[in-house]
Amino acid sequence: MAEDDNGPSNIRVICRFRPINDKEKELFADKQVCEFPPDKRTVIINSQIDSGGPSNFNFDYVFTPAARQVDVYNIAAKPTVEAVMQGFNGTVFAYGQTSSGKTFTMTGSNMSDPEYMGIIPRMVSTVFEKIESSEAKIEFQVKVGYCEIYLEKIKDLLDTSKSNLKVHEDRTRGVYIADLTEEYASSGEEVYQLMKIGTDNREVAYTHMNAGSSRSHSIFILTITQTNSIDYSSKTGKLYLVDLAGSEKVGKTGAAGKRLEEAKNINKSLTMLGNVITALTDGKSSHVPYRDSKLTRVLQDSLGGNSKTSLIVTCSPSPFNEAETISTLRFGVRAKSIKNKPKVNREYTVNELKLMLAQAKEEILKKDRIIATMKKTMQNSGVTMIDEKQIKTDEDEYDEEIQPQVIDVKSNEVYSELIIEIEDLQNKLAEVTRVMQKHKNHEDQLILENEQLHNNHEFIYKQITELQFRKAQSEDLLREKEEVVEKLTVENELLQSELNQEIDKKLNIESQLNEKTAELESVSKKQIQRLSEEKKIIEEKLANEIENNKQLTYDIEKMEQDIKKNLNDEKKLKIIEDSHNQEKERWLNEKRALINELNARVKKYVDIQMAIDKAEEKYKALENMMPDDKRELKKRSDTLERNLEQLNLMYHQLVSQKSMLKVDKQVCDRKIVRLNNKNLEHEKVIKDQTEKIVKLEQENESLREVIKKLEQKSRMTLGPATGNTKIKKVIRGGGDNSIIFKTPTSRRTLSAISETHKEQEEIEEDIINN
Ligand SMILES: Nc1ncnc2c1ncn2[C@@H]1O[C@H](COP(=O)(O)OP(=O)(O)OP(=O)(O)O)[C@@H](O)[C@H]1O
Repeated sequence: MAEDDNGPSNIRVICRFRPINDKEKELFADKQVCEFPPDKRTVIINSQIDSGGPSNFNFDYVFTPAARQVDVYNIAAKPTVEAVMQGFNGTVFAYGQTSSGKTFTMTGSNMSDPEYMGIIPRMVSTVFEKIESSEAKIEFQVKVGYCEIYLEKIKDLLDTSKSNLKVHEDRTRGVYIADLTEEYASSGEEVYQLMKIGTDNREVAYTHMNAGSSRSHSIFILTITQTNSIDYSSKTGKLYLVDLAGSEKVGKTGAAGKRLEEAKNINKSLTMLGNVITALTDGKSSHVPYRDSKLTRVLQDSLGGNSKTSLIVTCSPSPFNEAETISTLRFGVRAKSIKNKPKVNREYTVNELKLMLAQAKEEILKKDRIIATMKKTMQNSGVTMIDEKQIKTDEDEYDEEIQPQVIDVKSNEVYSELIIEIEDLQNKLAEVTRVMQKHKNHEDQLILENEQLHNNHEFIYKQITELQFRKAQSEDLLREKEEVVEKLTVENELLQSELNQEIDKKLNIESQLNEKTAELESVSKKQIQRLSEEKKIIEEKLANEIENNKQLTYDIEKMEQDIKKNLNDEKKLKIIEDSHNQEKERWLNEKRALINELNARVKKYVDIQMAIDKAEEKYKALENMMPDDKRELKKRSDTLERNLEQLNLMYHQLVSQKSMLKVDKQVCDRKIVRLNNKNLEHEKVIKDQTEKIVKLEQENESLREVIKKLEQKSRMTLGPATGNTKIKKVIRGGGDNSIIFKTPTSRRTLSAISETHKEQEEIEEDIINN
């Protein structure tokens, strides 16, 4: 058997029992219904319900509740991931009642703890370890997809906006989920990140049986493509890691409302899964109802198709769940007899295809010779051979009369073998034809991409022209701005010097003014001070005189009173009167003199006051006269300052605009240089591609010739046996007869396509960045 095809293989079924949980302990203490014989392949159930005695269930491996996560991984899943790394499809899925340990087994209770991490993180590690230890010439691509089936809808867990994905099928990809988000990952860490995103988006709920019960079937998909960078052969392995939602008895889980709806749906899809398994294993069913549920449709290749599949059935050891455990074990036993047909998903190299063609040609020649010999032998022994022309290729026109002769020929054992071999050859030819067609499609794609490249080239060229135009515009603008800046700079300098002169003048005047003010102030201050002192003295004297006067008036009044009192003594009085009059006269004279003096002094005071007022007025006039000059000067200098400020502002703005324009210009220049370089590269790629296409077309022409000849030969060889419908069916099944071959695409072309892709992506990225 070829390395690529290990022939049909059974699904591996592994059974795992989890430890008894608290609830079960409460109800049944440590009692267990299961027993584990030392062969590690059998579990014996000592039924508590059924008195029919113990029942044995056999699996590929049985794990006891004490099993460690790492052991479960090594036995149940590692062989599958290893097969995926060889280009096979692989599936590991967990089935069991709710709370039996499916998620614990698939994901683990702690993804970062090596003791508790489950199968998925371990598989991811193995994938990247294998990548690391593989040869340098092998290039890998790892893609991650994650979805769940919830209430019969496929929801993308990496992009929750996609909530109802469809399942498609084609000859090359098999069954697949269309439009599922697939993210590239280059390390285990990146895959864990994606797993975390997806897990956070899952439908999980609390039930009486499990605090974090999965309400959906989750499917984690890893696609690993490896390409040999020397001969360009490639292999793609797809790994499906499925954590099914648990079957549950509604009464036990306490489901109601939304939970009840979910439970019904889960149970229904698990029943459909059971039906598919029954149809695959009972040997009676001609139809497998994959399309009855989304789950079975998605798992179509994993169950009876192109996949190496491991099923892990998870169970509870407690009598509390005995019925569910037995049902799970029965499911596992049935699944064990499913036969899958895994094969390596590989792409042939041109050399391999050429080799296959050469082998086919050789085989056909060999058969031709055998047929010729046989014909001769038969003719010699009297058997009438059918003339090739007599045989009609149309099945409906099958000639009943020649049937006995054909039967005669058929009865010949060697001839039958020959037919089988020719059939085989036909299959190979169909395969080669199919691959050729695929290559032709690649070539068409290449041409299309080339056109796209041309379009991109034109687009870039347009962009360059536009940028050059913009650059010229910016340069003009820059020039204009520079001229304006220069003009303004000159004006500014002129104004600056004018302003400096004005400032000097202003300073001069200000200092003169200050001097004069100081002078005037000192003179006026001295005068005022002196006058004030004199005024003070006069005021004091005046106050004294007034006081004296008051005293005198008082005395006179007193004397008059005394005189009046002494009127009786006229003489005395007369004398007194005379003396009094004299005295009075003297006093009056004195008083008059004093009053005159006082008046003179008051006059002098008034004169002084007037002089002061005059001086003050003069000073004020001087002061008024001075601020006018000052104000005018200030006004002028303020205007000049404002002008200067504005000019400065304008100057700075222009300078910054100029530097910005300079930066713009530099950026434009750089862009143009970069785009010109890209453009040159681009033109070179287009030229290379065109040359490659021409070369490929030549290659294709010669291969087409070979195929034509081969087909002619094959038709000629098969001529006598075309009455056999089996051969026709094979040709029809291939469906490639009507296909017109154009040019086969070599591996090198495929790599050129991917290179072109890369370049195109780089150019696009550049355009976006620019
Ligand atoms: N082998 C085990 N060892 C220790 N604990 C386990 C084991 N298996 C399961 N458990 C624990 O049992 C509980 C239920 O397990 P888990 O969630 O994996 O069940 P499930 O089958 O995925 O349930 P559901 O179908 O409801 O999602 C969890 O707390 C888990 O940690």
